[in-house]
Amino acid sequence: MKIKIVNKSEFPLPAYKTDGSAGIDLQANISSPVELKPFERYLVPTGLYIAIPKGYEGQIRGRSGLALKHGITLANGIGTIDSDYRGEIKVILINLSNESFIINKGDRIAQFVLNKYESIDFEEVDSLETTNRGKGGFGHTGI
Ligand SMILES: O=c1ccn([C@H]2C[C@H](O)[C@@H](COP(=O)(O)OP(=O)(O)OP(=O)(O)O)O2)c(=O)[nH]1
Ligand SMILES: [Mg+2]
Repeated sequence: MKIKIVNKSEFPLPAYKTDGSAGIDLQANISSPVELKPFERYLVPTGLYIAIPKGYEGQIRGRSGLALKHGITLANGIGTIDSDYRGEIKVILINLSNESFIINKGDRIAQFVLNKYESIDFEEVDSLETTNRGKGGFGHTGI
């Protein structure tokens, strides 16, 4: 997969940390530290531009250690990187804690997972086939 890296003398080719890792860690490609105050958001550049093949998407996901220890997560839940996107991949971090968090240059702030997806071909109808569940949802089977 083609990738362009900004400032590549300081930022190596992203790589899986272990054989079975689903995600590749994304580093903060920033020149100086950024303070993320409680409940603030910050759009963190990764310096990465990736040409994802058609039929695939990139997912930006948080890192569990940062979420557990510092309340650092993604404001958009999971970021979606479209296969036709040619801009820089960025991470929308949010600090859900009561303490400031410092993002340093090179910190691994999120992870990137590649997924296949299906495109929907809608067929518009007036009613849908019935099922046992029907309209039941939102805990109707019990908690
Ligand atoms: O966490 C993210 C989410 C998105 N993007 C980039 C890649 C993606 O292909 C593009 C658009 O993302 P999305 O569709 O989630 O945003 P939108 O608000 O719907 O913008 P658009 O109207 O450009 O699709 O922004 C990122 O770099 N990081
Ligand atoms: Mg969109």
